[in-house]
Amino acid sequence: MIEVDGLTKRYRTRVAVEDVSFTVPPGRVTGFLGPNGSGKTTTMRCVLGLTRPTAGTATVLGVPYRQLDVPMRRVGALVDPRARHPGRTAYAHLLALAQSNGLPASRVDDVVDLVGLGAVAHERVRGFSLGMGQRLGIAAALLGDPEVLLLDEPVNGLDPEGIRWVRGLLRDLAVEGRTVLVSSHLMSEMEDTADHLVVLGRGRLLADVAMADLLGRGASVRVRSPRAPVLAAALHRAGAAVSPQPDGALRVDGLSAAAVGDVAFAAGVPVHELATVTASLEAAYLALTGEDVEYRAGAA
Ligand SMILES: Nc1ncnc2c1ncn2[C@@H]1O[C@H](COP(=O)(O)OP(=O)(O)OP(=O)(O)O)[C@@H](O)[C@H]1O
Repeated sequence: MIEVDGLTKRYRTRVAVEDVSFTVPPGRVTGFLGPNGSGKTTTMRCVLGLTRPTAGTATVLGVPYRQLDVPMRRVGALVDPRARHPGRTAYAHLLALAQSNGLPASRVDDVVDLVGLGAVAHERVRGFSLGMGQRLGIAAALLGDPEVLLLDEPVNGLDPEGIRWVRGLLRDLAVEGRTVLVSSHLMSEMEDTADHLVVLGRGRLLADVAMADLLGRGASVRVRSPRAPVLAAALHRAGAAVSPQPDGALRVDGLSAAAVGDVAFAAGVPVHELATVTASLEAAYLALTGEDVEYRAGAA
């Protein structure tokens, strides 16, 4: 469980996070979404005790991170994948982490296998690609077999196979009952991965919503009738917004599919097609964050 309550972080001239509250429960993957600079990393750093909040609190497993006894056994994190000695091998890097946290060396072999770095474990980190570096960062996060995981943009630099692998890994970790918070600035990376979304924009909480609800929000109804103008007029009278589609169907907003069917029946109009059309996640995300994008291509 991660709990963020009234969290605010101000830098001298900048508000990075403002009065943000949300809870991340165990057993599901929570996606932490927001455009570049919206405050995701700052929030995660506050949860991990790496950044001191200006106001509010962030706790993990009921206490501030710094009060955990052997933090690595409780909480695994990927926040700054570059924070490692480039002259060390991947194996030596993980072994040093294990030893300084009282973890058995056998865990190093376990996580090296788990993340697929077996073939390069004894090579120096300096020569690692971005994707290999991400895998190493994920290995470090998993080293203590923690019950809570915070991963900041874990698929950054991974190829499609790597992205698929991370998705599967996150789902498995959640199914095991762990708490999984994973950030991204791309909705596409959250599709098929997150069960729930916490969305930030310019440091503020924009949404804390189940993935299914977000899809439902932008939903409309598609209806086709040989007497479309009569049906459209009846739907208007029922309070719906109706827009004719190029293929002759009507798009109806503001009524459920059942209500549209009832209106058609009452108007004595035959219906040849009736369906709920969910918005794409990308469209739902853009609708949420559109006003809150700080860095926009071409912006003055
Ligand atoms: N140490 C710092 N000093 C001053 N400003 C900072 C500092 N760290 C972050 N910020 C600012 O706070 C805001 C939020 O940054 P943060 O890195 O938390 O966003 P993010 O959502 O993780 O972005 P990205 O997706 O680009 O990683 C940004 O405007 C950033 O410039």
